[in-house]
Amino acid sequence: MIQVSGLRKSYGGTVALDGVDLNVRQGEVYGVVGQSGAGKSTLLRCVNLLERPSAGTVTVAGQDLTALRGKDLNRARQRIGMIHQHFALLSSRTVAGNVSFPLEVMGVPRAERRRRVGELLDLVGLGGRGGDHPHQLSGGQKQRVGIARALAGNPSVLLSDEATSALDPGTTQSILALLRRLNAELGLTILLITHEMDVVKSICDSVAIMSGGRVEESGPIGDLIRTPGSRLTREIFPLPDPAPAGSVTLTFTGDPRQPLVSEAVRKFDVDVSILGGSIEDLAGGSVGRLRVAFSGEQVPAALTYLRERGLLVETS
Ligand SMILES: Nc1ncnc2c1ncn2[C@@H]1O[C@H](COP(=O)(O)OP(=O)(O)OP(=O)(O)O)[C@@H](O)[C@H]1O
Repeated sequence: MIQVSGLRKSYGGTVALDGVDLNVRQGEVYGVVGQSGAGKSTLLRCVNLLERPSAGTVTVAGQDLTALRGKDLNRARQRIGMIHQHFALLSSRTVAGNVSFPLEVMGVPRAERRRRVGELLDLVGLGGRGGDHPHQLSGGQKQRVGIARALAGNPSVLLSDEATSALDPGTTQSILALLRRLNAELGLTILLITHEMDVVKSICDSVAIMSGGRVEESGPIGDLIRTPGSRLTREIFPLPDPAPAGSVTLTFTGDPRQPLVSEAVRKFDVDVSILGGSIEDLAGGSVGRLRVAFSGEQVPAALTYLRERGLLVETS
């Protein structure tokens, strides 16, 4: 749905994007994570051409946005909604007036606007609040208004610029749940940038990790978790790095109650000490990471047994 290819952006001598490729599939929630200055916001602004990239192409729903200008670009942009960290609401307008704004710009007639605004406010759980002003709302409610406004033009893609960074943890979860529901019910493709790994864990299907204007690794979370040395895995499951010599790090997906390690211990007569680990619920299911030290004559056979049962086994 979104293809970014060879994207570069420089501001004077500062290289913000240094050749970024991204492939966001239709209907997925795709997270871009990275530390401050990694280039995330620049990437998002280039995806809807708020900033024109120095080089590279951005294709959304089959249309090369970098080839468009003027009215054609504006029309294409209407199919891309955007939500912001600080909501960007007009304080002088009511909630309904904020949601109505893009419809006015599009020239939608008044009666149709009224119907659509009512529908959008119901969709985000703010039915009946259309007459309020932004200052009467909580942060989470303001973001719901931002989401309703972003959906006004029936976009196929929603871009989210740190949409939950200004919210407390409970409100963050409710906004993420709303985004997940909209993704499922409307088939909306969501590209979000965040510096919070919890956001990735909660709703992302795929992720790109950025650093210094480049993508370090990217792809579906399940694939990255199964890739040896994955930085995503290390960030989601922090364990002391580097791993102590002689230790083994096991990463497993699927039912965490399967007693694979104890089976290996019994079968191969090895001992095991647990050095650390945790289990996380990711969008695709449970994933666990365990660091252990095995001892005994048949350790190599035990490790082969675990590999054959689908565990990622990394030795140090
Ligand atoms: N308009 C601009 N003018 C000059 N330099 C810029 C501009 N926008 C971004 N940069 C620079 O580009 C680099 C990437 O910035 P960007 O804001 O995209 O990173 P980020 O990952 O979104 O960081 P943050 O989470 O802090 O917003 C930084 O070095 C930044 O200073």
